[in-house]
Amino acid sequence: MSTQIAGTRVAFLGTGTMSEAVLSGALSSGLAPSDVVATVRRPARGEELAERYGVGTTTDNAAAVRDARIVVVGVKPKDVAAMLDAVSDALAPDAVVVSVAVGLPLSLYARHLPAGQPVVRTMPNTPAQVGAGVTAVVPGETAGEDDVALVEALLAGTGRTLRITEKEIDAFGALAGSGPAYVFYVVDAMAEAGVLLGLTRDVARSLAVQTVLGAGRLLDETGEHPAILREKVSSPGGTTIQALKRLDDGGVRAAFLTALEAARDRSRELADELG
Ligand SMILES: NC(=O)C1=CN([C@@H]2O[C@H](COP(=O)(O)OP(=O)(O)OC[C@H]3O[C@@H](n4cnc5c(N)ncnc54)[C@H](OP(=O)(O)O)[C@@H]3O)[C@@H](O)[C@H]2O)C=CC1
Ligand SMILES: O=C(O)[C@@H]1CCC=N1
Repeated sequence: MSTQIAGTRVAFLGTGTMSEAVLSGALSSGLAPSDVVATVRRPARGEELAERYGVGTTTDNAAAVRDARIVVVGVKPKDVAAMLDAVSDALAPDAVVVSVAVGLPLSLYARHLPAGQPVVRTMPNTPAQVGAGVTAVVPGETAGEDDVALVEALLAGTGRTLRITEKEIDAFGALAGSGPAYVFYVVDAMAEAGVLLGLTRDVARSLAVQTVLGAGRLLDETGEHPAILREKVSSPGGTTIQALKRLDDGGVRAAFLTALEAARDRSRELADELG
């Protein structure tokens, strides 16, 4: 039987955008709100999370980890080392520390945690909030198969998971971690173009969203190469090819290549600065 998350105590340290998305996905797959403690800096944020999800909240990070079997560290990369130092003495020896931070290597966690503490590095994305995320999972050397399976069970309600090597994670982050932002950018640009053509803002936005949803499902369900599906839309001498020519003239494809390289390079820089 596959590992279940129900009955596991989980602490989220720093519950902002990404932790909330993972929390929300995990609750939908059987994690009990009464088994969750989410830490915050501002009490108003704690009240918001308690009201929305029924989870326990606190500003005391060390107290939050005391009974936890999984500890998700959800602060910004620059704040991770201080967070680990603050909770290190309070961790149970079998608590699995889950990294979501971009850039930071497993070796940073090893330096700031007791020897042998299990660590799993992940790279989620925000569609986790609606069960449509994809998360990379990199088991640390100290994590056993049961620890990794438990982390995957935590992530089960957030969408797909994929085990990769630590060498691959900067590229994964540049494509999938940051990827939702590129899609939102494209949707926003398409909606704005619709407004330029005289559609109302509401109609333009909903057409752009439905088109991206439909295209995504078509890609997923047919398994066809995107270039083939693109060719099926652009008839010879038709309208779409005129639009695609303008995108090529604007260097959009090349811009995607340099954009992902820049995101990947920034992860490496963060590793050099903070790791
Ligand atoms: N956003 C994304 O799409 C993705 C993010 N990540 C990673 O997730 C991590 C978090 O990013 P994101 O969620 O965007 O950032 P957020 O700023 O939304 O979340 C960080 C949260 O941590 C809280 N916090 C900071 N210090 C403490 C503390 N000492 N005690 C308790 N809470 C604290 C912040 O509180 P306050 O609200 O008061 O600032 C904030 O709510 C990063 O490491 C990032 O690399 C990974 C993949 C995708
Ligand atoms: O932009 C960031 O730093 C984070 C990491 C991946 C997505 N968002």
